Amino acid sequence: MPDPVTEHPLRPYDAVLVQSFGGPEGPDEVLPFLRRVTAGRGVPDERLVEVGAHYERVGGVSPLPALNRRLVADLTAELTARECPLPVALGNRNSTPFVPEALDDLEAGGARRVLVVPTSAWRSYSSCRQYREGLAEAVEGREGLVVDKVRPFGEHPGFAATLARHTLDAARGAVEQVGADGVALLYVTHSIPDAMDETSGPGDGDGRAYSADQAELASAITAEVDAVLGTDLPAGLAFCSRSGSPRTPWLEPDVNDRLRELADEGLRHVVVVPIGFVSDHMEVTHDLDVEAAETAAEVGLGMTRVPTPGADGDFVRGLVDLMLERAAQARGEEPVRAVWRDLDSHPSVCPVGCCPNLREALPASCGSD
Ligand SMILES: CC1=C(CCC(=O)O)c2cc3nc(cc4[nH]c(cc5[nH]c(cc1n2)c(C)c5CCC(=O)O)c(CCC(=O)O)c4C)C(CCC(=O)O)=C3C
Ligand SMILES: [Fe+2]
Repeated sequence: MPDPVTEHPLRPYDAVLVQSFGGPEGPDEVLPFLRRVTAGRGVPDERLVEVGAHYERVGGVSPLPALNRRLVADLTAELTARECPLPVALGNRNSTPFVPEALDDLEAGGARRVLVVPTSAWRSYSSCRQYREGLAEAVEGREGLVVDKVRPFGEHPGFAATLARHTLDAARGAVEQVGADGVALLYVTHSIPDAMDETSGPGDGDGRAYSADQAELASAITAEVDAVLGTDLPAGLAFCSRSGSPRTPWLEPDVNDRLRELADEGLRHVVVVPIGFVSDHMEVTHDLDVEAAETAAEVGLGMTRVPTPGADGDFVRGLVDLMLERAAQARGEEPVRAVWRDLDSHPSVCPVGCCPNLREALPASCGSD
């Protein structure tokens, strides 16, 4: 009879780490959180005060930690349903429970080989390698503990098809309301410094993996919406949550500027698609639902904000599919790498020089360098 513990479909892994950005959960945690996020990163004080005020509006409680606890519960339930009841822990970059605390817990339960699922879909230093650096630091000195991660998953059906389904629903509603001539799709992701985008993706690649991958998914979703609704909706990519020094170039256009232009062009309703985000954290609930919504109202545009995939059952099932794919790779098999439509998948082991740290070379786990 097969041993249910060693024969489960996620073998050789014996535990799962959900790795996230983190967020404050009370007024006293806001400043320490912001200091941790921005330490040595050249974010001006004015910006910290401004972002601190966003957290104050909601009592110092970021929505992200609770959403992550829900994701951990959903993944645990889905893994149990698939007969791999492994422990799942949450570890953050910038708030407790930090990654080392999560690994302590998993190790105390006997974990030796941990599969990491980041709550971040796209390739760049900030959204991928920085998490890998956090893993390397946390694993250092833990004899015999190995961590692997799932591949970047923006193109995986669990993320992409879920976002496409939500976008189609919103676009259908908008077209019914104001007619196809009045509707535009505006995909929004987190702005990053131009230099970080230019160097994103493999070291021997063309760079711009961050913005190019998201632009490709945006085109594929727009094509799907147009095909189903019989429309030819104007669509584009815009950026939110710019930080850093005003003198450093970051990805543009800003979502608010783009909304003003769309109003000038005669559009009446904009469907805002949060393509860069897994769940409804502050970039979504403040920067889009408060700030962008205010801009839209100011210029007389209707706005629908499409739900993020994070809490959707298809997304959770997709993540588990992706974990099973990674486990099969770790066992030396060559599983099919599911992608949505004709998008490209990216390697599970990040190639040499992928999404480099432009300040200092630090060790990073889950890559070939
Ligand atoms: C690409 C990207 C993602 C998406 C991928 C991923 O999820 O990782 C993301 C997510 C998040 N960013 C978050 C919060 C913040 N990000 C900041 C600053 C920065 N973000 C950057 C990039 C990204 N950030 C960058 C290049 C900076 C400049 C400083 C630096 O080079 O690191 C700052 C400092 C203040 C400011 O906004 O200027 C804060 C407070 C939260 C938590 C929200 C909550 O609490 O609900 C989440 C999920
Ligand atoms: Fe951020």
